[in-house]
Amino acid sequence: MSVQAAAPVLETRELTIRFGGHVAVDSVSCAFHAGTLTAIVGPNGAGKTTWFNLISGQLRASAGKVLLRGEDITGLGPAARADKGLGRAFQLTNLFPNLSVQENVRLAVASRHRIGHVFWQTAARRRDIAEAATGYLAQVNLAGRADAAVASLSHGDQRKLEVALMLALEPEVFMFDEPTAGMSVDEVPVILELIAEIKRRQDKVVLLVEHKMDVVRSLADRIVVLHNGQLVADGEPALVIASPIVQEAYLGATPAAA
Ligand SMILES: Nc1ncnc2c1ncn2[C@@H]1O[C@H](COP(=O)(O)OP(=O)(O)OP(=O)(O)O)[C@@H](O)[C@H]1O
Repeated sequence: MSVQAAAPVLETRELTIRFGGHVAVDSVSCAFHAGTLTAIVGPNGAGKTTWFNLISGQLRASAGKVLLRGEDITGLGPAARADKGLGRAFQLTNLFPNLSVQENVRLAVASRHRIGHVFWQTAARRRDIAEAATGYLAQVNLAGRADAAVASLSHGDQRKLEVALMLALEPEVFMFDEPTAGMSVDEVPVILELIAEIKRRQDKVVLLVEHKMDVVRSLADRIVVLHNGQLVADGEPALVIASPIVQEAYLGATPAAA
């Protein structure tokens, strides 16, 4: 493998954020390569979501760096980072609640391809965008709700829409923060299969914050453990799960095979 092929897609270097006196993410250095799915685990309050927010630009670091394909993106805001290929699940606040599900996905498709208002007007373009949006909705099993207003969706359907929007942006890095939280049992496999499919394509970085250890075991190539804001374990899943630090951190907090 050439040096270039082995270069990480995404890297955090001594990434740190302090809230007052509290160090929520404490000098975390970690590199991620294309074709890998890394699960990020740790007890409540360990700093997982905060680390995600530092990577996606929702929060600004107190110290340290975020690099995407070697470029220092630490100074960029979330929209500029998304343009460069960082895919963070949209939160509802990023959506247009009065537009339909399908319209929101069409906007994401258009923004990905930088298609402005004028080009939207041509019928062929509109049809292409609509077809792409329908495809993304089908992938998350949400085609049946295409015409519903976003505001009327159930919590589980909102989560599926967030994933569809991330797919529509075709990012290099997929960041899933507890993607199945709040979903009903029958909805969960659709999303997990989708994440497995993205992993199988072998050309993306997938980061997954997940509490359910059975999900972690089935999907992850690698597990990174955060504890009190620090990276305390990193490696092959079986070894990390067996490590004393994980056994201790999860003891009583997460069932062994939830
Ligand atoms: N905006 C903020 N202001 C102050 N403290 C914050 C802020 N955001 C996060 N924290 C604190 O940072 C720590 C890490 O929180 P974070 O949500 O990242 O943990 P987590 O590992 O994602 O936890 P969970 O698994 O419960 O989601 C917590 O102590 C939290 O209270």
